[in-house]
Amino acid sequence: MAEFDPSSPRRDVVVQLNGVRKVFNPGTAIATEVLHGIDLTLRQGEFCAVMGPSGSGKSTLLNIVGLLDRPSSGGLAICGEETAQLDDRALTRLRGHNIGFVFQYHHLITAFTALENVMMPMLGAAGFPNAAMYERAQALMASVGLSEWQHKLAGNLSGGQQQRVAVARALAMRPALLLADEPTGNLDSKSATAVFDLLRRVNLEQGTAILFVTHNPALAARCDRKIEVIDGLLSG
Ligand SMILES: Nc1ncnc2c1ncn2[C@@H]1O[C@H](COP(=O)(O)OP(=O)(O)OP(=O)(O)O)[C@@H](O)[C@H]1O
Repeated sequence: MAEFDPSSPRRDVVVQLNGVRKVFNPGTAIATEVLHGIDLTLRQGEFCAVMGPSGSGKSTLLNIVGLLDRPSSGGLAICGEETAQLDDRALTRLRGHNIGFVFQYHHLITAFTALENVMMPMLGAAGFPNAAMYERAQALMASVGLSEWQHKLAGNLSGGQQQRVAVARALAMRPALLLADEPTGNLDSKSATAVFDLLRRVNLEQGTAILFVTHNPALAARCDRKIEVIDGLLSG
């Protein structure tokens, strides 16, 4: 196997999609082709807005990039690793090591504290709690500006605070890639700006590549780059 070489040009490509198509219910009367051949390169540290009309295929694209769904055809590599031949277990490992998710709904466990929620991915990976995990979760809560809320139940936080906890949880495993599917969609404009500012800071300070689905043109304009999904094809 090739030695790890951080200077290799492929290492800085976090997402590479080549001609990705997605057909739901293939071979049936209700077969629907949603993505028609997507090419996309996302490099380390790029913050890319994903826009496009409702139903155009943005979430389908993010689910494929996030290894939650498989393309019907075409190539997908995450951090230089081709995914086509990987089984579910290998995909889960690749996802766990490299990708964090933030969705429109926070998906926190509301009966757990904010800190416990942030510890969850680390606990899942290690299998048992330890002090380093606890300290990292505390540092993440501080970095999202919520130290004083860390021992509160997640269900008792405001929508904006819950989404910032969701960002902290997504960063727990130090992912190279953050997939954010309308993370500000349910928030008032002040909270939406706070969550966006947080993502921007993470991107600049840690070099995390971000795909950020949004219907908000003002936020998209603050990203490095904007792509548009229109009827299952990319423009921009
Ligand atoms: N599992 C599925 N089975 C069949 N069709 C699906 C499935 N998932 C999504 N679709 C269809 O794929 C199309 C694209 O959906 P998708 O959720 O990717 O759009 P979107 O651009 O994210 O929309 P929105 O902005 O409203 O969230 C829609 O027509 C949707 O009905």
